[in-house]
Amino acid sequence: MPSQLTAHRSSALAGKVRAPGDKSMSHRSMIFGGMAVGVTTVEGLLEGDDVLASARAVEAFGAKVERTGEGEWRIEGAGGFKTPLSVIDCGNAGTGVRLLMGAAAGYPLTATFDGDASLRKRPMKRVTGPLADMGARFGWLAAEDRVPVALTGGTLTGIDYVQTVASAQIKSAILLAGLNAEGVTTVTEPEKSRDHTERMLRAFGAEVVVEEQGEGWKITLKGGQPLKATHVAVPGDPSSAAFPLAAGLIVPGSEVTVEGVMLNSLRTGLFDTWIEMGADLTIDNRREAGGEDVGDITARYSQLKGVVVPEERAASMIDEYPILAATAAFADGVTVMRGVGEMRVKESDRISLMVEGLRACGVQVEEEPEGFLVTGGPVQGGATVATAHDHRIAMSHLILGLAAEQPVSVLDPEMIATSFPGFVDMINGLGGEID
Ligand SMILES: O=C(O)C1=C[C@@H](OP(=O)(O)O)[C@@H](O)[C@H](O)C1
Ligand SMILES: C=C(OP(=O)(O)O)C(=O)O
Repeated sequence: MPSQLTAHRSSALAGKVRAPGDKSMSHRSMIFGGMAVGVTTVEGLLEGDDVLASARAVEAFGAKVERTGEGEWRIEGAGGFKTPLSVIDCGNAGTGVRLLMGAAAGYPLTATFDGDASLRKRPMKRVTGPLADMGARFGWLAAEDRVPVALTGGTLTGIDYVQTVASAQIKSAILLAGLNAEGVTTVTEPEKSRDHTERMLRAFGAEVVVEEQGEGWKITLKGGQPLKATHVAVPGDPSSAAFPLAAGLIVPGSEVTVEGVMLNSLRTGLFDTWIEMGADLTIDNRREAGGEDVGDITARYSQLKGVVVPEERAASMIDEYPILAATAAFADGVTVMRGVGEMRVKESDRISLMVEGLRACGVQVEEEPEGFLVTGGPVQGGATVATAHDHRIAMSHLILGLAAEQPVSVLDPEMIATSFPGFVDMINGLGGEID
């Protein structure tokens, strides 16, 4: 991939495309398959760099992993992890490193986890803290709260953990450790976060009890439950589908359909928000695939209007605020995005990167500690934007550039391959101009 990509003002985009496999479910299928006894088969796997790092990790932990076709993988789990011979390099993936630490913590092994420059800046105590309370030991090798970190796993005791942030990564790490802990593990979350771990653990034969608790859930599982290999069909990723759909909404005259998009309500907050903004977004052919609701989503060019995004919706669209902000730049009026402090601890500080990038493109933006406000209008563009190793910052600005007056360039676009390797070809195939 070149060292920068440029999006040019494009004429109407049109066509039907298929969303790449869901990244959250792809990581989980690899990790659970690696922990299970027997052969797990996966179809529709996202073959992005983040997931491939998880595949290499479970191989290093003792599973046999084989690609059998496009998006088709076979994972022969050893029924447990063993000490790997090399450092577990999770690349750019927060999901990969946090879930793998939880999974590995319950086995008698030692392992060192590391990642790229972006991952080395992200907080890890949110996961190592509760895992240490369960009995795992961690040693920071460079800086506290950051990878590289050394884990000594072993005999764990179940805990009753109350999360302060709605994070599926924290919840999942504790539940995976709980599978191999003595006694019962309970996780309570302040708000509902994506539930792919709970659903997929059941598909792998584990008993998981989920109860409503306040605005969130209380999830309970008993330790000593071996996972049984299964088949996983991964549906399309709504977080990736958001990019071609956004292009459809902001480039005049466009009509773009993305097929096979997962419609789990804990992932679709962006689509609800766009509809409130006046987007012509329709969902057809609703069906079930891989234990999830899926559908085909069509976005037609729409004059959007600014809205206040309800703060309680944040968890269901946390990765989508960058692309929401890009579309809000073309809306009439102000879009208010608050209660999204978690955006600051993703692959980059996504609030400040979006504020900088949009401002460089001539958009009026206001930054707050836990949010930002975008005032829409004609978007000038004509800027080169830093992306700080963040795929979603890169893709959001490229989509913006398709409808801006002047071209928009992004630096270091190679990170797009972590979640959406076919992004440029897909957008150009629909009639967009990115080079
Ligand atoms: O569990 C997951 O698959 C994910 C959870 C979210 O992170 P947090 O758990 O940190 O909110 C999300 O941002 C990430 O892209 C994927
Ligand atoms: C935050 C993201 O992923 P992760 O936390 O796995 O790096 C993302 O894909 O937007």
